Amino acid sequence: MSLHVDLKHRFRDFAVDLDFEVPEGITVLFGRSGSGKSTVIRAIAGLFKPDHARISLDGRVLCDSEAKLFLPPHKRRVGTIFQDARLFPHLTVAQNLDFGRRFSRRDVPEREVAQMVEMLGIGALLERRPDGLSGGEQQRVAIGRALLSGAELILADEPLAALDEGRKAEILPYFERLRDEIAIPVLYVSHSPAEVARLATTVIALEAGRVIGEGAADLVLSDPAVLPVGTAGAGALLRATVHAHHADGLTELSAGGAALFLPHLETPVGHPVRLRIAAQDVMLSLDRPTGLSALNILSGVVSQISPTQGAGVLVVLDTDAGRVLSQVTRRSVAALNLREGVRCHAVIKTVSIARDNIGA
Ligand SMILES: Nc1ncnc2c1ncn2[C@@H]1O[C@H](COP(=O)(O)OP(=O)(O)OP(=O)(O)O)[C@@H](O)[C@H]1O
Repeated sequence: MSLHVDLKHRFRDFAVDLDFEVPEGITVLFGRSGSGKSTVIRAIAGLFKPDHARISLDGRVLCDSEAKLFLPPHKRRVGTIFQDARLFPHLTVAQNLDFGRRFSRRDVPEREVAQMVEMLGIGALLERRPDGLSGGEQQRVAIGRALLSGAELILADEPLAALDEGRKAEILPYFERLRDEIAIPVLYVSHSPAEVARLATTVIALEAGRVIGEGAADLVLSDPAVLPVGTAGAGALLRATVHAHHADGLTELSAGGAALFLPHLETPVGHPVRLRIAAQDVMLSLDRPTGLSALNILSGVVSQISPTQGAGVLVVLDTDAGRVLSQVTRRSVAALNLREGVRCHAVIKTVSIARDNIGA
């Protein structure tokens, strides 16, 4: 199942011109405020008629301006999740789910509803009404309702933006399950680099209505041309597996054969984790440092050096664990004589890998 979007539209002061593919998994649309993310979501949902568009979902055409075909929103089989869950306030959770289920073009068996309820952890909420639920709980019900309605694509427009940090942490694992257990594409709008690193399988980066980067999340997120460089947003995504839990409270991860140590994680041995390592938390050294309290040292080769605003430079280092970014000063680059092809070491302080940035 995949979505194909070819879209051109001009508002008075703004134009979008893009062509991209959304595969299964979570594809994050990432870009500054005003780059066109919501416009793309609204075009796919059928909330406005674009000047030129061809949008198809696994070959099923939702919109084709040449052929003058424009399916109305309720015929698109697209589930939308916005900042506010938009549940029916007078219905219980069970009735809200049932509403979605009746929308489906096929009979959804009870067993499937029970599985969905279990996946989203909303079994204890079924008889409650939305106004008695937390924002995160409401969002989980909204996801369930969208999936039970037979949606073949989920559009999530900043679904966590209205939630506080605690509620975000509560709902992120459910989006991870959605990504890993349900074989439909999810197009997810976010501003948050940590959220992107944690959830995205694919990233599409937008700027001024155009795609400036597209592909596997770890590659796009470590591309200096795409990142909001010079901000706290720059950081790499590494994939690792849990290798061991040590008696001194540290968890050892293995990433491409390289070892990384973190404060204890609950994740069992053998399970995958994603790490986001902020560029500002990575120092560089030509020689492998010794006598240092930092436990995580990755050896690699400099593949790119990009200036950022002010005195900063972003160094891209290709290591066995994956691509790591380091934010250093121009002075350090000169002092170490760093150039493309130079071998050096990235030093990552154990504590700098924030728990919020760790996902399954
Ligand atoms: N109906 C409209 N009429 C005129 N201009 C519009 C309309 N809808 C959007 N725009 C303009 O298109 C641009 C992109 O808006 P859009 O909401 O798609 O951006 P965004 O990336 O989702 O931003 P944010 O992250 O702030 O939500 C903005 O400059 C906006 O003013």
